[in-house]
Amino acid sequence: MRVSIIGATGYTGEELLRILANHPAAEIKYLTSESQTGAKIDSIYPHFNHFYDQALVNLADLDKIVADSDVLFIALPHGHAMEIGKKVSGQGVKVIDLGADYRFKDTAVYEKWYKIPHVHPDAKAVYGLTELYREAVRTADIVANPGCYTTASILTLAPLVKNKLIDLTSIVVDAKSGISGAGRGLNLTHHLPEAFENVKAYNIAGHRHTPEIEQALSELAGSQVVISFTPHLIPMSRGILSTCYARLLDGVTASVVDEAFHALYGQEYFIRLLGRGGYPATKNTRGSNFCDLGWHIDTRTGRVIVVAAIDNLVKGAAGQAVQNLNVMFGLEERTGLTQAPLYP
Ligand SMILES: NC(=O)C1=CN([C@@H]2O[C@H](COP(=O)(O)OP(=O)(O)OC[C@H]3O[C@@H](n4cnc5c(N)ncnc54)[C@H](OP(=O)(O)O)[C@@H]3O)[C@@H](O)[C@H]2O)C=CC1
Ligand SMILES: CC(=O)N[C@@H](CCC(=O)OP(=O)(O)O)C(=O)O
Repeated sequence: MRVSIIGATGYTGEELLRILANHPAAEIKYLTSESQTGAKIDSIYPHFNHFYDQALVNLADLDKIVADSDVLFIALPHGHAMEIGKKVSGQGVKVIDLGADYRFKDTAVYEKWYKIPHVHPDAKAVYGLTELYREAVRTADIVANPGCYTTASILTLAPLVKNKLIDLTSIVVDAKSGISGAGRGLNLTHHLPEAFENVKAYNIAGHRHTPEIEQALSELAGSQVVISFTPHLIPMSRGILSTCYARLLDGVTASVVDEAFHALYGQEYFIRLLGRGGYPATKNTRGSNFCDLGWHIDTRTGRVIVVAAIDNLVKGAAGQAVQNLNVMFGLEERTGLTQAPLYP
């Protein structure tokens, strides 16, 4: 399977390369960069010495890239993938976009939250949260890989929403992300003296992942779900911990909650159920495609509290993208994704 990565110099592009180095069916054809065209990838990322030494091409070569690839991963800031997706549409190449351009069924929602016009509104993209949309991913030409906060938060709440166990107006998502979640570009917020020994909430009541989480939960619930979502930046390079709160409906017992998690995820390799009372930790998922889930019932307040841990660059981005690649090409879903987490 001939694979090209558009935007190979960013953190998710790099992470795709790291994972695909252990993928027996993937042949890397082209890697792109607009700012470092011509440089070799192992000069930008020396940890790839002995693994990759391709020179980077750029988007001026798109026709050649498409002709020589079976699948394009697009790992660019939002706004660019839809231009590329539109250009390559109908040319027989599959697209897996790691950004936000194809994530919304209603492009008006995208335009409202991302504040740019959508140029490919008629695309038939499938939302690639693999465990929930696997059957649609199988035959998709364009997969919209979910965001990192959204992957952790939707997986956390899906069993409760799907089985109508919680008050849909009571959902609160409190999530923390390592700094690689913001990409490799430099800015003051992510500068070491600003971020180190600091924890900070941001974009309260306005983060662009809010409508993405609401879209998936509303589909599962069969009615409109509105959530409160607060993201935080914490001083580590990788990892997301998402802690989700909701009021249990009257009569819902702890064992009904347990059953909902086991029924939805009991057979899912990449979802590790730590059970009722479990405490997921980012370090246990670091470098892996696992999502660890633990849930707690607070009988005093009537709330259920569910915690998820993922690696934002793996299950939150490149790992899930490779999981989707495997599903789209009929490969065993774990191919290339079986490395144990990196610890400590
Ligand atoms: N980081 C994360 O944890 C996650 C990120 N995502 C999403 O994945 C996508 C990539 O993120 P990430 O890898 O972190 O980002 P980075 O900022 O690390 O990398 C961005 C990439 O895009 C390229 N690029 C930047 N500006 C342009 C432009 N104007 N035109 C063409 N190429 C450009 C850069 O290449 P160059 O400058 O060399 O041309 C680089 O390869 C984003 O949409 C992001 O939101 C999704 C889930 C998690
Ligand atoms: C720490 C940090 O800055 N995180 C990013 C989310 C990363 C991500 O998942 O972005 P996409 O939706 O584009 O895929 C943010 O808050 O915007």
